[in-house]
Amino acid sequence: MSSLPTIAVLISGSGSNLQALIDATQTGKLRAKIIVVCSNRKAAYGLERAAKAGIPTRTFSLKQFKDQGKTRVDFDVYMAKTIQEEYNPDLIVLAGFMHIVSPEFLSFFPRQNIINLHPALPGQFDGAHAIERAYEAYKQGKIQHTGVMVHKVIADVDRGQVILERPIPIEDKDTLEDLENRIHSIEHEIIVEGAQKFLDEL
Ligand SMILES: Nc1nc2c(c(=O)[nH]1)N[C@@H](CN(C=O)c1ccc(C(=O)N[C@@H](CCC(=O)O)C(=O)O)cc1)CN2
Ligand SMILES: NCC(=O)N[C@@H]1O[C@H](COP(=O)([O-])[O-])[C@@H](O)[C@H]1O
Repeated sequence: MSSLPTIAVLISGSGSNLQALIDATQTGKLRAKIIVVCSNRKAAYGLERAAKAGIPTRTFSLKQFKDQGKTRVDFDVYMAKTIQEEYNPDLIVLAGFMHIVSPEFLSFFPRQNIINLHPALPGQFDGAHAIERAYEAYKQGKIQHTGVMVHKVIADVDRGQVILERPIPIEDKDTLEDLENRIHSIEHEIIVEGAQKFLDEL
């Protein structure tokens, strides 16, 4: 019996997208095994989600590195080296991982097997706070809709090859919370579909 492909998930917060991945591996919708969940925030609730699912967790603190006089690149190299040498996953999924990884981090993964979920369409609102920025742009009449995408991770933030994207409507009566809820529900689908699509194309 062939073993399942392995996934490392990187998080920073609540982990609702991690939970979607966990649930999908349990129902068989995602034919893979999550072998580790890493967070750059020790208080991330997603770590509890992983523990409840029996998945090993690791935390990496940039502040600890800086307190020891080390650099952001030292932190990235340590994190990448740990993931690669201790777990060697077939796929790394950034699921709300709020840290821009350096070229040094990416150099540990020459197969470009890192994907990211981003709550915007390609080239629209790269970086953090994308949902709020899309909402403001809609209110200013600059856009008619927004979307979410799963893309490969390269040094240029949110500019990697798009694996899946999905448009998401915005309505005049929407509050920011309405839009966030609509986006999050689609995120939970597309992160699973995007991970499976990547693995199917390995
Ligand atoms: N080199 C890359 N790193 C990351 C990518 C990427 O495509 N290339 N995707 C991001 C995820 N992301 C948006 O999807 C994103 C996350 C965080 C930030 C950001 O500004 N982070 C700040 C810290 C913010 C905080 O701590 O709250 C930082 O890293 O200094 C921008 C975009 C994941 N990384
Ligand atoms: N630039 C990436 C980014 O902004 N990602 C955002 O972080 C959230 C993580 O939620 P979660 O911790 O509940 O999965 C996601 O909803 C996503 O919109």
